[in-house]
Amino acid sequence: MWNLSRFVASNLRQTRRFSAAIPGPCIVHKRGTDILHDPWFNKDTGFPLTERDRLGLRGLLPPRVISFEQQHARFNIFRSKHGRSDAIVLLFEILVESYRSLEKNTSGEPENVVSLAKWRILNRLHDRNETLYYRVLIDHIKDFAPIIYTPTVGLVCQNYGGLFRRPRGMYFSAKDKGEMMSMIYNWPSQQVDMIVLTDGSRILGLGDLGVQGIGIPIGKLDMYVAAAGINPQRILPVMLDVGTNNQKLLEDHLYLGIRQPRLEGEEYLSIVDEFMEAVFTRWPKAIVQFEDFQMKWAFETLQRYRKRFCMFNDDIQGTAGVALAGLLGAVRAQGRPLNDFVKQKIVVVGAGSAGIGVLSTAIHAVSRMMGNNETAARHQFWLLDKNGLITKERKDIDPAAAPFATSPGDIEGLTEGSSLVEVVKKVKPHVLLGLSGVGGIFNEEVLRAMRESDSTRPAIFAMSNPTKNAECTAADAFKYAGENIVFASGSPFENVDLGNGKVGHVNQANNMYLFPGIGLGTLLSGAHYISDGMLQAASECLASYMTDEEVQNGILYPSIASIRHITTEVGAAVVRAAVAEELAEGHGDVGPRELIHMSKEETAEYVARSMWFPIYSPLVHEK
Ligand SMILES: NC(=O)C1=CN([C@@H]2O[C@H](COP(=O)(O)OP(=O)(O)OC[C@H]3O[C@@H](n4cnc5c(N)ncnc54)[C@H](O)[C@@H]3O)[C@@H](O)[C@H]2O)C=CC1
Ligand SMILES: CC(=O)C(=O)O
Ligand SMILES: [Mg+2]
Repeated sequence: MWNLSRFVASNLRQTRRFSAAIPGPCIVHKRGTDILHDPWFNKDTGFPLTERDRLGLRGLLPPRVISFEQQHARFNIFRSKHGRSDAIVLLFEILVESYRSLEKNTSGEPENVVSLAKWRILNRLHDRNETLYYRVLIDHIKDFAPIIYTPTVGLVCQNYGGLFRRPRGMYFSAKDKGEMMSMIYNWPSQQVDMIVLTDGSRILGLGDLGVQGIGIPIGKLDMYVAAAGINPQRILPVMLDVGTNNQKLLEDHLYLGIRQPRLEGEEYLSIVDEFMEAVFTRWPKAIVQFEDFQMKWAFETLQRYRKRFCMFNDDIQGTAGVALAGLLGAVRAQGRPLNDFVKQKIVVVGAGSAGIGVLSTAIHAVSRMMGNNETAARHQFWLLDKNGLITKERKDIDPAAAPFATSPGDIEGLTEGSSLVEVVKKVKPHVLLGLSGVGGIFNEEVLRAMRESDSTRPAIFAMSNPTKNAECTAADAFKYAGENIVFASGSPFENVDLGNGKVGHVNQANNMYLFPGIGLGTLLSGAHYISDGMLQAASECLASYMTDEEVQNGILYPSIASIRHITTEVGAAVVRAAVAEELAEGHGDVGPRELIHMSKEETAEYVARSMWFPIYSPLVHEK
């Protein structure tokens, strides 16, 4: 049986890297079992003898301290036996008594059950030893992102009551009004860099999950650690529990949130205001990412706080940047110059925070290319919601959607409320992009209609999460819309075997390619707010990341295995944009003057150097 602690030692990089984002060696004030039970400090049997002596650990651990060399050799033998890509097997054999027992226990079980079992194993590791957890996550991000992030994180939120063991993050509820300024000091970490905040009102495409939505900030921040190298002691997932309108949860006696309908209007805003004031009083340099708020509050809070605090809304702004990069990739995939973006006809399905965010960013980009002609740019886009095509004739039109409504008579035969299939047949779009949250609405008829697209290589983006909420599966897209399409989904699908050795490439169009770099770049620039220019730089960086050859093979986004590299590049682009706009105030020892003098390469090196990497820091001063 492979031993966990050996894996710990073997898997630790021996070169110590300290970043601008973290202080020097961490010195712990706890002793004995308190350290072993603290996942921030626990090293399992990796504690050297000096630390065992001075921290009261002698006798509390098996006597052998595992040396790096021994472990590294063992690890390599193990790896060559299983192959690196088989990371799930590897981890399970290492972390639990036997992967086979997991397989046996779950054989014939639905995929959900197996995914949750995997999540539990990872979560247990997290609760025991964070350093090892993040190392495992970084080394095997491709295998584990679908467990800690979409799609499994959605299941975790849905089953949160039953899965809850130890709290992660902080909870501020409507009942804490007037208390938040003191509550924020209950968080044990002196410094917090990155906060992800939700009110649980629109969790992925799963709707209002109330307090159970905390899984999303946790998953997003795990990605921050893995992709952006934010020190896990400086992250804070937050749930703002203002009630829930989910009747099932309100009636569930095991529900862990406050049992009341959601606060509305000024009452709601006063809670968010109080939270923001408390956070920025204690940590003036923190960045707050708003995540999975229902549309009305997503837009309202973005407008309310954007210039006052360092914050952004990932669903509106992060998603828009990722989608724009994909849309530009889709132009290149047709073998056309980027300027041809202005000629692309794009149908967006879903007029929520994500859909509107994408639309408005894409229209701005087209408008810039057309010499700032926003009116003309709008003619290339069609927007649908649950009531079909949105036209200027729509009664009670949502103010957020109004600027994007189609003029009546724009295309013959299309009227207010035209169905998706009608729109696709008449418009013959180059791109069909779904952010509706409704699984399967790109059905066979809709996908077959995309065969008549005016594009030589139509693009289908089924961006809703989690997997069962995707507008179509990858297999259906290639089957019905044709093998020549470019395909992207919000949650991962396997590449599609098209026969004859051909493969339909599946891209993951997910804001995970941008939010870590936006957060990290903003942090290191020291900008006090996140400008449009910084967001645009992030998107352009992602768009230009892929080579022509890759794009022509239908590959629009990098593999998630290289997420740390792409995040470095995005982070550097954000820093440089902040510098160019004179927003950069610097971070730690690196002031604005130094940032100004950094070349593009030097900025990327600085960003890479600033990333935290999981190693065991000394817990006692050298004598
Ligand atoms: N891939 C990614 O990076 C991201 C994906 N998303 C996903 O996008 C989805 C939507 O998110 P939000 O815009 O925040 O939600 P939202 O609730 O604000 O908006 C949903 C929109 O879809 C429309 N809709 C509902 N049923 C429809 C139907 N049958 N046909 C056409 N439109 C329909 C609604 O009218 C509404 O306009 C979620 O599933 C979410 O997970 C969101 C952000 C990022
Ligand atoms: C990916 C994401 O942010 C969402 O589905 O809401
Ligand atoms: Mg989201």
